[in-house]
Amino acid sequence: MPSVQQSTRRRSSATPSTKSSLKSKVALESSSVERPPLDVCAEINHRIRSNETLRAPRFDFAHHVRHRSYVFRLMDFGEEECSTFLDAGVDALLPDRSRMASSSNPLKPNFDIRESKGKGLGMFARRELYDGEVILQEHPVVVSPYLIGLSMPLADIYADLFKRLSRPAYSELMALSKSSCPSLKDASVYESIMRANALGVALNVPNVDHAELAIHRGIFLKTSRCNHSCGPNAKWDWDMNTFSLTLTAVRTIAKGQEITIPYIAPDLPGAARRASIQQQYGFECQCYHCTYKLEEDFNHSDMARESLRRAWSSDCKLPSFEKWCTEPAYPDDLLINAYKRSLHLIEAEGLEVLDLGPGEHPERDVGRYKDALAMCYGALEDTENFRIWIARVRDGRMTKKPTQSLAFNKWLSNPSSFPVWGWRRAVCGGGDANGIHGLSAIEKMLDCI
Ligand SMILES: C[S@@+](CC[C@H](N)C(=O)[O-])C[C@H]1O[C@@H](n2cnc3c(N)ncnc32)[C@H](O)[C@@H]1O
Repeated sequence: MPSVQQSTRRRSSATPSTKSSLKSKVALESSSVERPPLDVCAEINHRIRSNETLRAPRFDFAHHVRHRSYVFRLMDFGEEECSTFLDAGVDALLPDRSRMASSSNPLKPNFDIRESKGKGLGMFARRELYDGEVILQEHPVVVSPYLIGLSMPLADIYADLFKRLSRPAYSELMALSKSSCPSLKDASVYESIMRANALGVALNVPNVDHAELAIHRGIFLKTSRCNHSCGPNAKWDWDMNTFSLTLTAVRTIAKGQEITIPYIAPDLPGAARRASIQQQYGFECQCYHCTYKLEEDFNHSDMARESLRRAWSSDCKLPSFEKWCTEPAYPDDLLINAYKRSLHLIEAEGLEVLDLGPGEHPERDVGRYKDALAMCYGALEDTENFRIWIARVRDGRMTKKPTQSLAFNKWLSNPSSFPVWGWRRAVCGGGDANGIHGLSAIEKMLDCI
């Protein structure tokens, strides 16, 4: 296995000066070209190549190891700090420090951290949170590669990574150990913290042969207190340009309700979800959807999720909004009935997190069903139903961009000003189809305003 050279002495974890420097780097390099054992390579290659998130079907661990050189770095974000251990090529591509501005959180947090029955600590809404409301933004406290191509024990690397933080940040990070993976009995406390709390964050990688995998492990001190649910009411998005995570409500969250995110794909059947949680995180899911009393409730939930998966799959035979607008042979209520059924299933199963805007799931061109229903009713010139659905769409975006409420109010008071108003009536009645493309989402209409 490649050996490791540490070119600089580690600094003491408590040295105050470590807080301020962006340039503090220590290199760890693979100095030998000796191959790792074949069985190790085969096992890792299989794991990485078959992982859909990593998107590395031709990954070769032996080459990966041979080309690695790592650097440690400590970043200062004012209130927050971040210790990174990255491939030197990835480190060089980190965004400009000025774009990684401090997170802009409200002075008064809109959540509390407290006991969550059977799950340790959890994050709870301090007041009602709206669908689409930003709950918090934060920088990671540590970031490291998903796969480290060095023969050093992981525990040593993580210990070094953690100990570069200032004492307060280090203590907060170590406090996460209480929630760490129970199944990782032989792992160090550092590995357990990484395993139980890290989220997958993508970083820019150099465009070269044997580049580092883009997905890395990032720990976020506040978001780490968010428990998993198979019907989560919040989502998190990572922005590699600002080097920060945003936690957002995906439906209304009542005051005092727990804020939850998905650790795994929530549309899988119950047994597969629980197995995946157990295998990846080592705990038994105690969420609402995994603790039904009756067998029939589990079956009902599985059938609903299967039905949604089918609606989102490429086998789904539903036409696009544009096609439906221009094709008289399709019934007027074709999309409306299908979208209402999916929306009903989404609400019943708490899967709003999967009903996101276009582009978030390119494989599903449906976008948000509420948007789609408002558009269908608008295209049919059905004033009453259009007003009902466009008001729901507006309410769901209320806190996102207040300036957009002008557009919604205009559409509500004068539906014929809605950009696709009467499109199906006009085009199917012999009108001109030009111009309909490009207006297939309310988001695009709002962008044009
Ligand atoms: C990222 S931490 C979440 C915060 C944690 N509860 C705490 O006290 O800090 C992940 C750990 O929380 C617990 N957890 C999260 N979601 C859970 C769920 N749905 N059911 C049971 N335990 C859960 C597990 O112990 C898991 O290892």
